[in-house]
Amino acid sequence: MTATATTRPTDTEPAGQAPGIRPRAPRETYLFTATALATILAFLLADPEPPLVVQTVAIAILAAVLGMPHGALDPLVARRLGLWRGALSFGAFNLVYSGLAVAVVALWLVAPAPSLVLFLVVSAVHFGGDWMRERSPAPRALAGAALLSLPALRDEDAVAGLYATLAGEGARSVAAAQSALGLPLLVLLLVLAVVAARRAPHEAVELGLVALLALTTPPLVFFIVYFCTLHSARHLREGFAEEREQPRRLTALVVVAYTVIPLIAAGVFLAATAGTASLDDQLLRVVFIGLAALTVPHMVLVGLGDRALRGDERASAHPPLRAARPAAPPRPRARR
Ligand SMILES: CC1=C(/C=C/C(C)=C/C=C/C(C)=C/C=C/C=C(C)/C=C/C=C(C)/C=C/C2=C(C)CCCC2(C)C)C(C)(C)CCC1
Ligand SMILES: [Fe+2]
Repeated sequence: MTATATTRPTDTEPAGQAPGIRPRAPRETYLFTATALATILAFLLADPEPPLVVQTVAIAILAAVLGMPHGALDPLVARRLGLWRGALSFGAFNLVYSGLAVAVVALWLVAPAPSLVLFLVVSAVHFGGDWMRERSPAPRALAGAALLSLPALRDEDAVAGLYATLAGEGARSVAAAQSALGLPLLVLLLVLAVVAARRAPHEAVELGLVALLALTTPPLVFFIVYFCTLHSARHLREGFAEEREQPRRLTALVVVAYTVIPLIAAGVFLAATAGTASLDDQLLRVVFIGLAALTVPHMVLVGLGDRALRGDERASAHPPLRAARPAAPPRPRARR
């Protein structure tokens, strides 16, 4: 989990650390800070502005290699949550997960613009969970909404063009709405950064850099840097830490296998639809509609994990009751 100074022991805040002690910055904070600063400087000083096709190919490769693996830990999260125990329930888990993903793609084909809006809302909640995990979901979702709206504040036309490719011309108005909300959301993000600074200074640095990166680099470049070097890196580190009792090679094997399967599906889809649109438009659709499809089951698991964790924390607030019960199974931990 990300470092929190209050309740949850984390990789960066060892169990038993006294509440109130500021957590150390986790490794991905340094990775994100270095990458974000280098990218911001490159755009401020040289403005390389790579062509859209280059950005699209880069996001496809980086999302596949660095983004996908963080969701590929989901079978292990599900096992920790007790969602499967044997071959039969493991099969059922895979079927339900894939079924949900297929349902999202079907919904996108039938109603693209509402699906895009839904994807943005769900993603705001998902990404906001990278910070302030001890707080209620509302401020976190607002941080996520700011993160996803700032690119439209910087370059509404570019975001509108991308949305139109993903969900049709009607989706351009979504970028207009995000651009209009951009300024108040930016102020809110900065307020949240100040609030976070008192407890976890590294979160304030991350939130401030997210804002700066979104306002100085093209939308896809901003998203690649945030998604790969902060969001995915954070959840991979946490996922491996939570599986530390298992052989590392087994965890790595699951991650590789479950990363490769959706990539093969994406490849088959690209081959089957070749020629129906330009390759970069097709690639953009496969990346974002594919991510939207996987986000839904991925988030359901995270939600179940969070609920289990809250229940566990409530239980530990009543030691006598807990002591009277037999030893609890290993504590499930949510990961996004
Ligand atoms: C377990 C399992 C599996 C796997 C899974 C996985 C691998 C997952 C992953 C997951 C993931 C990997 C997730 C992700 C997510 C992501 C997201 C959530 C994103 C979002 C984004 C956005 C929202 C964007 C927006 C935009 C645009 C579009 C343009 C420009 C601007 C902006 C940036 C704003 C399978 C299926 C094989 C089978 C069954 C079971
Ligand atoms: Fe995630």
